This record gives sequence, structure tokens and C-alpha cells, in this order.
Amino acid sequence: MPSDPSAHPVPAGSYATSRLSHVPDNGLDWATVVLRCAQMAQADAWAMAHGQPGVVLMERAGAGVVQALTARWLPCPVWVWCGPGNNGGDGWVIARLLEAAGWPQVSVACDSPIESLQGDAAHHAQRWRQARLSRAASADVHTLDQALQAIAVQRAHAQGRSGPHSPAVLVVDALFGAGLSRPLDEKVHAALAQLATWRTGDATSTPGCVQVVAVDVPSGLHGDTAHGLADQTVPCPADLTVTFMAPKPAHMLMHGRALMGDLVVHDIGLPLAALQAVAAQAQPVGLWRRNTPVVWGHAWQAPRRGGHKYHRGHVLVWSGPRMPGASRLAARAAARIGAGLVTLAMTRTAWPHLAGHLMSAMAHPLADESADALCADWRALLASRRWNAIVLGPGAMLGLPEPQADTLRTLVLDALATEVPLVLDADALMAFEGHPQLLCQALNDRHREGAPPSVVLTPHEGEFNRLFGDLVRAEAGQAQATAGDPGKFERTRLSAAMAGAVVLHKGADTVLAAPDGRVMLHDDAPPWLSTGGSGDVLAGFIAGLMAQGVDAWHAACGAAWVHGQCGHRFGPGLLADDLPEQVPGVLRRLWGVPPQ
Ligand SMILES: NC(=O)C1=CN([C@@H]2O[C@H](COP(=O)(O)OP(=O)(O)OC[C@H]3O[C@@H](n4cnc5c(N)ncnc54)[C@H](OP(=O)(O)O)[C@@H]3O)[C@@H](O)[C@H]2O)[C@H](O)CC1
Ligand SMILES: [K+]
Repeated sequence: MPSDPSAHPVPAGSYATSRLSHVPDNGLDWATVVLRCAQMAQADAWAMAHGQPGVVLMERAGAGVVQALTARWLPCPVWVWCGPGNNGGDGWVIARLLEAAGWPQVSVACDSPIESLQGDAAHHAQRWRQARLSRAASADVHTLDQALQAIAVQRAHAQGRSGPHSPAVLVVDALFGAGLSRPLDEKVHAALAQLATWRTGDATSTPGCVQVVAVDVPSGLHGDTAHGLADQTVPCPADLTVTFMAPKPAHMLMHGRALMGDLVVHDIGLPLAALQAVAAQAQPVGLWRRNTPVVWGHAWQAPRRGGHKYHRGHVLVWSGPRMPGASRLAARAAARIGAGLVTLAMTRTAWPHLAGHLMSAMAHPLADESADALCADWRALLASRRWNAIVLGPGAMLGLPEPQADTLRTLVLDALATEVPLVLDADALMAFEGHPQLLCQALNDRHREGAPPSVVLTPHEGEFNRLFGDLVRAEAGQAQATAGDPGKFERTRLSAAMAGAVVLHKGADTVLAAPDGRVMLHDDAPPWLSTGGSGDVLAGFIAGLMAQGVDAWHAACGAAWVHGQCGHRFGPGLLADDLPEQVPGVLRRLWGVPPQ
């Protein structure tokens, strides 16, 4: 046995979604979770308490960065900037392993004296020093100021000779990672900002002449929020970021992702038991998950032989007078995903123009001579039969009796007064702009503590901010006085808790949250989905699933997944109208139905 525990063989291996093929029964796997920084530290602590020394984990972390880095760049001058904690510890490993791999010019900058370092970082700083001394090389450590001066010179000398795989200087940012506890001080921020300027290129240098590898996260970015602390700017984006075991929220949220460059999630060998221990501590709501069929498939089954259309539920879709296309998209989506029957409720004036366009869906005309008449007819329709789900919002407002928002608010509150599962989208949410408490009150009146939620709200970022912005800021501000923006995960979680409803916060990084604290990330939205009407289809998918008896949470997660898959299947040129037509192929694959 080698005497140094960190000299154990390092299992290689980057993050691979192929691990999904052997997930255990509860679906918990490193590849399906998003861990907050504190949870990652818990997993590390568990592993250390169960026989995996911290220095070994650090060795594997550093080796993972070197593996990703050497796969991308040819040997070139490297500066490793080490911070005072374990992020810096990874940096010392990286410097040593790069030199061991034969990289000729590796320099280290650290503003903390080596003697002041603690624990695993101190161990690896000493190992770096010994490795240097054993080769009779200088073990000088530079300050960040000295590093900046040297990089300026190296960069100037290399003008015109750098390329994408051989920058004039490669900087490894190992200053701060998961332990960032306060905003960067001015000097460090300025050094990173200078690096960012060189990286993007300026009057005297070409872009890519200086490139950056971030260890865990670009320094200054908080892993949980994807922002700097107290809303400080994150000074220097990376070309490559290597994090460990599982992505953190910042790696998955769009504005964090944009700062990461290429992302590698490296397996440092923490066992599944460490994750299970963290999950146990996160009960009763569990860990934040990534949206895959593994986590909702059990709640939604293929239609059975012998079933009939009434088993598959009846969806009622509110159709506004002037934008009937939106509600028709939602109706078709609900039917395609399996609802047995779909009815569109529309004003009598719109009825002749619209009813002829409906084939499988039914239409129900409502009086529209006044807001009172319309609302009375709507209430009568709500009470007239056993609806299994309602969609209200797509194209809902334009053309309603004035004041339009007041009329729509009444229609929404009437629907909320029933017990029918409900999707509130677009206009139905915006009708409550300036009155979020009114919506939250009605939602909470219907939501029974301990019962599964029965309403899904589907705002995009703009709608979310207009509806919940102030409430969430106030709530988050009370919890964390100086932390700044709590990030999309936390904002969505807070809104769901306040509303007593599932909130599906749309975007390329859709975050879903339930009132009990469950949080899910849907990070698989292809760019083709950003087209008019795409959200209307999503609302229809959710209602179509709820009509079949799927609870609001699993319906929202399942619908988001189907929506993404439909986008992938169609690809470029997608119109929202195309999405429902992709559902048969998506479901065929999901359920393993053999091709025709
Ligand atoms: N499984 C894994 O993910 C592994 C991760 N590893 C690496 O470890 C870091 C996290 O290490 P940690 O020591 O917890 O944190 P940092 O190195 O990021 O920073 C902590 C030290 O920095 C000080 N600090 C924090 N913010 C600032 C600031 N703005 N300015 C100056 N100094 C700051 C902090 O001081 P305190 O006063 O708050 O104590 C600490 O001294 C993770 O990111 C990975 O890179 C491991 O290698 C193992 C496996
Ligand atoms: K870093």
C-alpha cells in the first residue's frame, strides 16, 4: 500500500447519462439530481466518514480536471490560481498532475501563504512543493498581482501564435468554489475581470489567446443561485468548467450555464450510499431532481385494454373571443396526450367562426352580451357535468367584456371555486398582475394541507416576475438578508409554497415546484420550442394528463418532458401546431410500443 492515501489509483470517468439505465427502484441516482452546495458537502462528509479520505477525493477531483483539460488543449503555459480552501486544494493537485504529465510551464499563484492553508488543501500544497523540490525545480508560489503581470507578458509574446487548442496562456481558476461565503474582495474581482478582458480579446489581443478552466464553478458565482453574492457580478466566464458528481443549480440555470463554457461533471467515486444519506436528510420532500421518466413514470400509465373514453377524462378549455388558435392548440394537445373528450367553451360571437374548425373536440357557446351574462353561463357550464380538468389562459383575455382583466379574474375565480384540476396559463395569470394575493388566497382556499395540489400555474419568466416578483422578493429577503437574488430554483419553490399550487416556471431551464417543497428541473428544452403557441400546447398536455387522473405534480413534470421530446422529434422549422402531432411517436417510445 502506498503510504500517502491520496496516491490511491484514481478512477476515471466523466458524467454519463448512460447511468440512467441502471437506476435503482427509487430512481435516485447521481445523474438525476441537482445538489445544492451544502448537500454536496454532506455527501463528501458522509464518504469521508465511511472510509474515503478527503485527500483522495481531492486527488480525484484534480485528476478529473486534468483529464478534461488535457483532452481539450495541447500543452501550453498554464497558471493555476489557488484560493485558500479546498477549491484551491484541487488547484494544487492540478498543478502537480499537469507537470507529471509533462506540461512544461505550470505556475501557481496563491495569495495565502502555503503555511496558512488547512486540511486537505495544505496536504496537496505540500505534495506539489515536494514534487517540485524532488525535481530540483523552484517551488516559488506567486501572488495574483505577479501572475497578472506575467500573463500580460506571455500574452504579448504569443501574439498571432495562439489557437483554439493552444492558447498563449491557460488559467485554471481554483480560487473559490462551493465555499464562497461573501462577495469577492475588490482585488480578486479586478484580477478576474482583467482575465475576462484578455479571454474575450481587446485591442491588443485576439479572443481565445487566454483561456480559462473553472474548477467547480467560475469564482464568485454561487453554486445554488448562479449569481454572485449580494448580486455582485461574476467577473470571469470559463471556457471549460469541471464540477464533481452532480450538477449544482448554477450549472443548470441558463445564465449560470452561459458562464461555464463546456461543462463536465466528473465522477470522483462517491458511492450511491452517500447520495442516499443526503436524500434521507432532505426528507420529506427529497432532493431536487432532473426531469426524466424515472421520477414520474409510475404515476402515468398507458391506456389499458377494455378502457373507454370516460376513463380517460374530459377536458374543458376556455377559448377567448379573439385568439381562438391558442385554445385550439391546448385542446388538441390535451386530446393527443390521451384525454378521452375535449370541449372548448367560447363566446357565442366566436362560436360560428370556430366551431367549424373542430373535429374531435366539442364546442359550447356562452352568452357574451355582458360580463355578468358570460360569467353566469360559465358557472352554469362548470356545474353542468363532471369535468376532469380545465385549461384557462391561452388567448383568454382579448375581446372579453370590459374591463377585460376583471372579467377574466372572475372566470378564473369561478373555476378555482370548483374542485376540478386546473391549469392556469398566460392571460389567466396576467389577469392577477397587481393582485397576486387574491390569486394566492383563492388557490390556498382550494388547496387542502396534506392533499395533493390540483392546480398548475405555468408562467414564463416575464409573467412570473410580474405576478410573483414582489412577493417572492419579500419572502426571500426575510430569509436571507444580504444574499441577493435567491435564484430560479428558490424563487419557484417560494412561489409554489405561497400559492399552494404547482408552479411550472417556463424557460430553456424550466423549474417546477410543488407546495410541499418538491423541486424539479427540466433542462431538456430544445431551442425549436421557443415559438408562438408552444406554451399553449404545454398547458393542454398538463390538463390532458390530469384528466386521466395523474396528480398535478406528476402531470406537470410528465407534460414538460413530452413537450421537450416533441420538440426534439420535429426539430428545426417547428410550429406549435406540429407539437401535438409528435405525441404518438413520443408515447410509442415511452411505453415501448413496437413500431407499426
Ligand atoms: N465532492 C466535491 O464536490 C469535492 C469538492 N472539492 C472542492 O472543494 C471545494 C469546496 O471547498 P471549500 O473549502 O468548502 O470552499 P472554497 O475553497 O470554495 O472556499 C472556502 C474558503 O474561501 C474563503 N472564502 C469564501 N469566500 C471568500 C471570499 N469572497 N473572499 C475571500 N475568501 C473567501 C473561506 O473563508 P471563510 O471565512 O468563509 O471560512 C474558506 O477559507 C469545491 O468547490 C471543490 O472544488 C474537494 O476537492 C473534494 C470533493
Ligand atoms: K473556481
